[in-house]
Amino acid sequence: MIDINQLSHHFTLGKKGDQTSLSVLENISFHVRAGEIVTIVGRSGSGKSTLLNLISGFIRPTQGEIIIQNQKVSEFDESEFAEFRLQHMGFIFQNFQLIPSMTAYQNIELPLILKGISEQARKKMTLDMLKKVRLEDFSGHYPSELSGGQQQRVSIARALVLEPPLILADEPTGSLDSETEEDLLRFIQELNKEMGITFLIITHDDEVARIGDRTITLADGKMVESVVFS
Ligand SMILES: Nc1ncnc2c1ncn2[C@@H]1O[C@H](COP(=O)(O)OP(=O)(O)OP(=O)(O)O)[C@@H](O)[C@H]1O
Repeated sequence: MIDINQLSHHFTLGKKGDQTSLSVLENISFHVRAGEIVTIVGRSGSGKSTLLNLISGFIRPTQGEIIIQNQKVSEFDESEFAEFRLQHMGFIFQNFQLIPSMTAYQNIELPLILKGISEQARKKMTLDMLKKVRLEDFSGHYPSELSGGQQQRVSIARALVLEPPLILADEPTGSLDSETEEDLLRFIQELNKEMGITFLIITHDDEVARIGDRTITLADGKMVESVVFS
C-alpha cells in the first residue's frame, strides 16, 4: 500500500542571502500493508507531521521516494497529487476542520460534490455514511451544535464517503475526552475490519498507539523503532 524509501527532508529557514537548513527527517524507510493500522509516535518536533505532510503530498521531499498503491507519488506535480488525494486518501485532523456554515450532512456531502457525483447518488451515499457514524438524527446540525466526539465522527464520515483505501490521521483524538476517545478508537478499528481501510495515525497518546498493528517511533527525524503487535 505505502512504500517509503530513504526519505529525507529539510526545511530552508530565513531570508534570501541568510538562509539555514533544518534537517527534519533523515533516511526513513518503511512499508505499510493494505488493511494495516500503523501508528507513528514520537516527541513533539520529532517530524511526525512532516512525514504525514510528505505522504499526503502537501510538501515535496528533499530526497527519497514515496510509493502509494504502486504509484510514485513523490514525482507528482500539485494537480496530479490533488487528483490522487481525491481518489485514494481521506484525512482526519485533531481540530476536525469542518466547515462551520455547513450542516453535518453538507460537510459529508462536500467531497462528493467536488468529485462531480450526481445529486441522487450523493444523497444515498451521504445518508449511508451518516448512518455508519451513527449520526442520522443529527444531519441538520451545524458543527457548533454537535459535541466534540460527534464533530469528529462527521469528519470521519467526510473522510470515508468516497471510500478511499487509505486514511491519514493527525492526532485524531487530541481534542476529545478519554471516554469519547475510547469510543472513537473502537470505531476506527471497526471501520478497518469492516471496510479494509488502511490507517496511518500520528499520535503521542499511548492509548491511540495501541490500536495499531504496528507502531513506528521517530526521534529527532530518525526512525528508531518499529514494533509489531500480535
Ligand atoms: N514549514 C516548516 N518550516 C520550517 N520548519 C518546520 C516547518 N514545519 C515543521 N518544521 C520544523 O520541523 C520539525 C518537526 O516538526 P513536526 O511538526 O514534523 O514535528 P511533530 O513530531 O509533528 O511535532 P508535534 O507533535 O509537536 O506536532 C520542528 O523542529 C519544526 O519546527
